[in-house]
Amino acid sequence: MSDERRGGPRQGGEGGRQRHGGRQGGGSGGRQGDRRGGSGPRRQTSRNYVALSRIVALEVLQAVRDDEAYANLLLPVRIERAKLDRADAGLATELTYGTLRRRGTYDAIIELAADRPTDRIDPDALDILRLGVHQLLSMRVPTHAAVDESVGLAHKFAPWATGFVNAVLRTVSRSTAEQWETWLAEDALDEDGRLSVLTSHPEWIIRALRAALDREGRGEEIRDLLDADNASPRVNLVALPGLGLPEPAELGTADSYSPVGFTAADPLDLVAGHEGRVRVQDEGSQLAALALSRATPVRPGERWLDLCAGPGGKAALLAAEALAGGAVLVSNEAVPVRADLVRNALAAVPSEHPVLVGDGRAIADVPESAGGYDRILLDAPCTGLGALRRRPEARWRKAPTDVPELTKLQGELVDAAIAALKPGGILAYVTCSPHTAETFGSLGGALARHAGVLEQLPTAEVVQGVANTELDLAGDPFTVQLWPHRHGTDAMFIALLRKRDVAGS
Ligand SMILES: C[S@@+](CC[C@H](N)C(=O)[O-])C[C@H]1O[C@@H](n2cnc3c(N)ncnc32)[C@H](O)[C@@H]1O
Repeated sequence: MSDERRGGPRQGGEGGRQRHGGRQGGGSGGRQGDRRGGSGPRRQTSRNYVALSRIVALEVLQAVRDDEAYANLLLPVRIERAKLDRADAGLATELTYGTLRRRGTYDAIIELAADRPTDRIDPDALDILRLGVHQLLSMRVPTHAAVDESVGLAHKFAPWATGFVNAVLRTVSRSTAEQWETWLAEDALDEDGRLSVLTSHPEWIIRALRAALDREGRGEEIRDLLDADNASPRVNLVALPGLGLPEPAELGTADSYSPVGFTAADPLDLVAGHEGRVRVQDEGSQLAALALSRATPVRPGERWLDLCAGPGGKAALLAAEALAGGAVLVSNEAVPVRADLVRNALAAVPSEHPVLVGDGRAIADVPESAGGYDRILLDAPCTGLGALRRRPEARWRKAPTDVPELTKLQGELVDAAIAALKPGGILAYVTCSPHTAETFGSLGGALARHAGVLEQLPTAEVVQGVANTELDLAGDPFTVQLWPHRHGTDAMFIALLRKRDVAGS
């Protein structure tokens, strides 16, 4: 860092660095008139009032940090408990998700503005600063509101750091987001470091994602992908087919690709009003389930298995498809509470659909598997690198060392699925990760171990046949890799395989 950029803000609010002092004061220009800075219910602290939405966001950040909480599970509970109205719930969500997603960038900015590494900043003060930087640089919150509310949070949660929080945020506020990004880029050692700090992704994830794009000859799309990971995904819905619902286009705006998917102005009202037949589900997940159910015409009496079914999103769609075609779906899940979620998800489909609780690696041994299955979905446990926009803290929790353990499990689950398939039966191997070790690596391992037994099916043709409009797919014909930046879906990987009939076909 140049001398000009050393020296950090002095306690008392003066930034001290000319280079970071470019933006004068707060609330000027387009920022004036935005009401997000100060609306909503407030709680009095020792010194002032703080909007409850910010308290909720900070408490979720603390739980993510200290208790390994999942923001997408905890935040709705905290919003409910704080009785936030729709607008404040939206603000709390944007604050929480945006701050968690952009943490890498914000930490780098805070390090510059505070002139100290983040591991030398009190964790509560650091979370307050991250929330403040998000408001200053990524939301249209007026400077005075972002700083005052952050100082108010500091009075309540980190009273020893109020002056520090005030000073750092005032320094941040004096320069634009673009100016900070220029400084971050100048400090980066190489291209991956630059992308890492600008798009808030760990470098190992950038390398993994680029490798997956490179396999398609589309490595140049990496920046678009990383940016898409930082955008809030649309709330996408599925209308379970065959259950008497209007067409997706009558319920809302039909998806581009999934024939059973749509978006709507009031998605949660629609979910609440249709007793489980309308569900929140990513469009890519819908295509993955339909790739299996529609790969070939369904023969009445077929037996299907969802091997790793929790929490049951794809199982619900498969159960509806099975009911329509006269097939039976069995679901399996290793974790009992997640098996309960599968039961809930299946409740809307009026048919018998057993839910087993157990390790999928032993599925061939359970009595329900006697006679085998005609179709199996293996939506494998994976790093989830394809759904980073939905799980905002995930990118900071995962590590490259997770990958070998997961690919080993994926291989064992594929082997179990093949053992449980009938000759001629179809396996859909699916991951919500594009990491090539988890996609082509696990798939290639299975093809090698089961040479002569497994046949790859034209997955791309099947998925294109299911889709409303043609997908821009760039891989080989036997696999489909979907992408957030290209398709607006999670980065689902789908490969269809057939177990050869040893008698000859
Ligand atoms: C990617 S998720 C499946 C998502 C699901 N198909 C859906 O659409 O809602 C993988 C699931 O596999 C479960 N799982 C992990 N290890 C397993 C195992 N050995 N046997 C069965 N299920 C397992 C996890 O608990 C998790 O619920």
